[in-house]
Amino acid sequence: MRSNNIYLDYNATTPLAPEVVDCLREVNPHYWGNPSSPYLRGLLVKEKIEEARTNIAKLVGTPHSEDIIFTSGGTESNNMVIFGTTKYLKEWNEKQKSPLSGIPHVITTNVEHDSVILPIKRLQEDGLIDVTIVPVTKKGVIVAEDLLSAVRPNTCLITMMMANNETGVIMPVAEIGRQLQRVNRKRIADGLIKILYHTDAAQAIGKIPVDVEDLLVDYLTIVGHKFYGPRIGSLYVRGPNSATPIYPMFYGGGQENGIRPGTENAPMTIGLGKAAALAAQFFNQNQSLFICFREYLEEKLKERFGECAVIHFRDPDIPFLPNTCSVSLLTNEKFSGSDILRKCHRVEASVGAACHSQDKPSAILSNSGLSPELARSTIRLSIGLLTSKSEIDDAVQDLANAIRILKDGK
Ligand SMILES: O=C(O)CC[SeH]
Repeated sequence: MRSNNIYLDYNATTPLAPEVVDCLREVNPHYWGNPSSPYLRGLLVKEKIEEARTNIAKLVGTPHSEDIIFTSGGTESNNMVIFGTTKYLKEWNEKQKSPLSGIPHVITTNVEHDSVILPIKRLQEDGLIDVTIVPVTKKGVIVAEDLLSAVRPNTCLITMMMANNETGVIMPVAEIGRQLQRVNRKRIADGLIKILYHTDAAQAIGKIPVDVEDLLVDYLTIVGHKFYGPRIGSLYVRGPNSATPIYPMFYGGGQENGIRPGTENAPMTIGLGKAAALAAQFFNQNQSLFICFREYLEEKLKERFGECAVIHFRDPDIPFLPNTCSVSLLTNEKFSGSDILRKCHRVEASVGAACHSQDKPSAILSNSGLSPELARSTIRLSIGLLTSKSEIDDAVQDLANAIRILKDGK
């Protein structure tokens, strides 16, 4: 689909990188064998898959490619971690002289993606886990002490996204990882269960450094379609079923060491590995582009709308994604972000996560400190590798034109 539209919703999804398209074009007709087959046709596919696994491992900073498990995407990866919590405590208790009574306790934040918070709420409603949802500050960031002060004897999992898809705020994952190591050392000495640590890095990969040895996480979610790769994903597990438990969500063949059975989606898996290699190879160049164009966008918004353009989540002490601009375009008529986007002729953007309704203010923005009026008027503009300065100029004009159309009542 060739379009004159201006795509500024790269946090929703990204197109395949041209090199990934080329990779798929080559792989699809030639590497179709079953990777589990013992003959050459299968072995060649297996080899390509393991090459992809190695590239993804390198992208997230681990030398252990066996720590990368391919999944269908971020939702499956997140669910696999969360649903495993119930088995984790049960298995741990079976090995203890003094097992813990009660059910597992999970700690998370109030700005998580639905693929984290909804499985948590499901397990909670089924009476299988206790949950503490820790609020972020009015600047949209979690405070390490607030999260760790929620720890209880039965706490089994802390899960917190690395960067928020709507606000762009980057969470202190590494800081919490360091403090949690200290907490766990004491817990283990006191005969308590180790707290496992997960981050959903969907919005971070390709935009900011992601290094599991810096973050000290046990699990990390990887999502291909956020960094110009195919719509599959993977889950980093620190030593799967040796150092860190991970439990299958379904059963079948022995693929992925039985952790994620099913004949491998070889073309997409190999494509994901290609996207990972590109994200690593061009990281500095891409990050500089994001910063340059997002700053240009914000400069043009201010030039065109003055003080009526309120750019959120820009506290000097709180890091944010280089490509994300959360902005309210204030009008006397109090037009919503959705109203304005609907009247745009070319801009493709959103007021919040694509998987949420665009017709009501985002709870994530409200939880992150925006007033109902500001949340309602917010538009999320997210820069990508195909964004150009001329597109930004045209996008700002399109937004201004949309507001004029609304004012004219058309
Ligand atoms: O933030 C979005 O738009 C989609 C999250 Se999958």
